[in-house]
Amino acid sequence: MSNLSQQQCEACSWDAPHVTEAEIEEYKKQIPEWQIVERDGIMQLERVFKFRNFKQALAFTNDVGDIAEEAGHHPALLTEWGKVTVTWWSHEMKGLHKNDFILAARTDEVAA
Ligand SMILES: C[C@H](O)[C@H](O)[C@H]1CNC2=NC(N)=NC(=O)C2=N1
Repeated sequence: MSNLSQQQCEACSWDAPHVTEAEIEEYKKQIPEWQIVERDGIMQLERVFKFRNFKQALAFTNDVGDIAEEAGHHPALLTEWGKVTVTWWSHEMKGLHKNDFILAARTDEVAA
């Protein structure tokens, strides 16, 4: 499969297809550091990124904000001293869409 981060996000509405178990297994190979979590019945992708201080954590937060704005698809971001928790899911469809895996892969590139 081609590199997730290079793929185009699709417009995802409330009735867009959720990723299947097989797709999750395939996509997860490219973003192994991310965890699948379920909150209030909603599947989400989450990873904690560590930094030396708050300033670096905040800079990373803004970089992730930039890729979100570019894609029109946005994460939850918890910015703390030395770490940022990034959580991706598709709000309108209340679950995981391929877009969330694409943006998780792009998030890893921003952190690199
Ligand atoms: C109107 C606006 O484009 C929509 O609310 C977008 C914004 N960003 C979004 N981000 C995410 N993760 N899920 C959405 O459903 C979503 N919808």
